[in-house]
Formats: sequence, C-alpha cells, structure tokens
Amino acid sequence: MKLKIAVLPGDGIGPEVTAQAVKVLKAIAQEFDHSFQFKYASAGAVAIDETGDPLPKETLDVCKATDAILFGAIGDPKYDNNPDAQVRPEQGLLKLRKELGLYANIRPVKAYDTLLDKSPLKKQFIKGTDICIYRELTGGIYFGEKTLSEDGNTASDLCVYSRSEIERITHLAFKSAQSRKRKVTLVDKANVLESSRLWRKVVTEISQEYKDVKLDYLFVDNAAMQIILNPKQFDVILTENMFGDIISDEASVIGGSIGLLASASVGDYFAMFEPIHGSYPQAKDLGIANPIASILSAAMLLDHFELYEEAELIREGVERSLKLNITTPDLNTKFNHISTTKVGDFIEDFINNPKDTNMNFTNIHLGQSTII
Ligand SMILES: NC(=O)c1ccc[n+]([C@@H]2O[C@H](COP(=O)([O-])OP(=O)(O)OC[C@H]3O[C@@H](n4cnc5c(N)ncnc54)[C@H](O)[C@@H]3O)[C@@H](O)[C@H]2O)c1
Ligand SMILES: CC(C)[C@H](C(=O)O)[C@@H](O)C(=O)O
Ligand SMILES: [Mg+2]
Repeated sequence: MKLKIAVLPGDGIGPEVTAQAVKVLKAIAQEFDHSFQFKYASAGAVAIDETGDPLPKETLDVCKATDAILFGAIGDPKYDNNPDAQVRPEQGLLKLRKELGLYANIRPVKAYDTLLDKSPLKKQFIKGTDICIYRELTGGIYFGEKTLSEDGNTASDLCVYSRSEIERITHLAFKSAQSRKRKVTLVDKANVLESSRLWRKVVTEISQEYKDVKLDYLFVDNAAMQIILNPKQFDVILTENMFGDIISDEASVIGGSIGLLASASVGDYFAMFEPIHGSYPQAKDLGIANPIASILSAAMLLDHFELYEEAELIREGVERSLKLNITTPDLNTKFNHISTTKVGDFIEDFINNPKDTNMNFTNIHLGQSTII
C-alpha cells in the first residue's frame, strides 16, 4: 500500500517519541513491501517561533494533502506560565482537530499482564482491564465562546453541544462496542449540566438501534472514582470533550504510565494519530520519554488502513519490549539507562526479525555504549 503520512513532531519530547514511531513504520514498510512517504511540518511552540502561528497554513495544507497524520505533542512552559500570552501552542492542535473535523478521539486503555506491578493500583483489580474511551473532540467547552471582561476580573467558557455532534460519535462508540464486550457507559454530569442532559437524551435514543449493546450511565465524578476502584466494569466509555481528556489521563494509571497510551482522532475525511500525553518539557532531549504511546499510535494508523497484520506486529514488539523490561525509566526501576531511542530500536529489530527468539535483554545490554 502507498501512504503519504504527515508528521508533526511538535514540542518537548514530541520529536523524540515521534522519531521512534516513524522508525517503526519504516520497518513495517520494508517488511511488508509498502511505500510510506513522510512529510514533516511544524506545529505548536516551534511553529510559533518560526512563523508566529501554532498551525501555519503550510502545515494545514500538508495535513490535508496526506492520507494520515502522525502527531507528537505540543506545549511549552513559556506559554503555560503566561496567562496573558496572545497566542498559544495548544491553539494549533485545537484548530487542526476542528479544521479536519476529527470529532472522535479513541483512546484504548489496557492493563498489560507484565506491568501489573508498575501500577499503584492493586493487581487483582486491574488485571484484564481493557477499556476504549470515545472522547468527543471538536465540541463542548473547548470550542464555545470565551469571554474576558475589560477589567480582566471575570471570564467565561461556554459549553455547547448540538444533537448531530452527539449522534455521530455515539454511533461510532456503539459500533465499537458491538465488536467488544457490548457495553457502553455514558459519562456525563446530567445532574447539573443542560449539555449533559442532551447527551443522555440523544445517546439513549440511539441506543435503541443497538439492542445488542447495554447502555449505562455514570456521573463523571463517580466515573473518576470507579475507573480507579473497578476499571474492569468498563468496556466502551463515551463522553464529551473535557471529561474525556481528564478521565483518560486518570485511566493511564491502570497501565502503569501515560507514556503507553495512544489515540486515534478520526472524522469523516481525515485521521490523525497522537499519544495522549503532552510535551513533558522536563524530559526534552534527555532520552527518558517513553515512545510506546507514539509507536502504538502508529499501530492505530495502520489499523485505520486495515493493515491489521502490520499493526499486530508492532503490538507484539511492544509487548515483547515490556516483557523483557526494555523500557524507559517511567516503567523501569531496574535498568534506568534504557533510552527512548533504544526502545524504538528494539521494536524496529523485532519487526525485522520477529522469529528471533534470542532477541532478549542481553543483546540490548551488550550495546550499552549506545545507551544513555
Ligand atoms: N496532545 C498534546 O500535544 C498535549 C497533551 C497534553 C498536554 N499537552 C501540553 O504539554 C505540556 C505539558 O503538560 P503536562 O505536564 O500537563 O502533561 P504531560 O503529559 O506532558 O506530562 C505529565 C506527566 O506525565 C508523564 N509523561 C508524559 N509523557 C510521558 C512519556 N512519553 N513518557 C514518560 N512519562 C510521560 C511525566 O511524568 C509528566 O510529568 C503543556 O504545555 C500542555 O498544554 C499537550
Ligand atoms: C493540549 C490539549 C489541548 C489537549 C486536550 O486537552 O485535548 C491534550 O490535553 C490532549 O489530551 O490531547
Ligand atoms: Mg489531555
């Protein structure tokens, strides 16, 4: 298959982790005789530095002219710590999602058996967890009208949802549940918010078209607790933009690190693949950022084009690296010198030699001089 892939590495650890995902995709292309062409473009704080705009027109054009986008992460403390900044890296990401109509952000969360000890949660409660969060991505409080009074003392953000915005992601969530454990949990705040009451009404109506899927409801405050106490009760979680943002970072604790959580942001015409984590500026260029979220985002990209065998090979490589403790320090208390690049190298090697059973930690360890 021929694919043109836009690569937007962004800020902080974005370039390091994205480089590993590209490396892995190149290995897949070679092994399976595909042709993947990568087109780089800038977004976020780096783009502001270069052009004054967090999403320059050329970047948007590149994204529109390619089959899929691989996104790193954006964000920089110089903007985070300046509430008066007129332009911010995050605006670039939000504009990209909106302009491309990427209304559904799909965030799988799972507990790997080999990592059960890495989570602060009790093993017996998380073992077997397999959740898929459907987060609405182009509406809600992120995109409603914002105001700041002239004296600077009153501010507001409006949360708006239309029926059609709720309907389209709800269908995707129910369809996904049909191929999983046939359960959708709508997470909302319908006891307080009018917009959440609309979600309940519309989702309940649509559920009638999916009689084989059970629908239940949880208020977001309770959901935040249940995700930690009893994550196995969930199959597909359907929720609005901001609740989805928050509960997915929370859910990453189940897996042991946010550095493992990938996502697909899809719409009717475009698709983007992005780790759920941010630019982790404290780790920039230190080689300690976990690249797996980015690598698994690349696997989701391949799934999107129905390259299932290829995606599965990446996932096998990831699982092998976790099993052998070839992981960055967020997951590795034993060997703290396995770098971002080394994890990428290992998974690349695995793709090139999936049957090489001798590929174990010793091989990597012997290459220690190249490990930071
Ligand atoms: N999609 C995105 O681009 C995105 C997402 C979230 C935050 N941000 C931006 O990133 C910047 C930093 O935000 P933040 O500190 O709240 O969130 P963050 O996700 O960057 O980091 C939070 C913490 O998660 C851990 N972490 C994150 N990524 C990791 C990785 N790959 N490997 C190991 N550990 C990892 C670290 O402990 C880190 O301190 C901000 O400017 C924010 O706006 C961007
Ligand atoms: C950086 C920010 C705008 C973004 C979001 O809130 O959507 C991030 O937290 C994410 O989860 O991708
Ligand atoms: Mg987030």
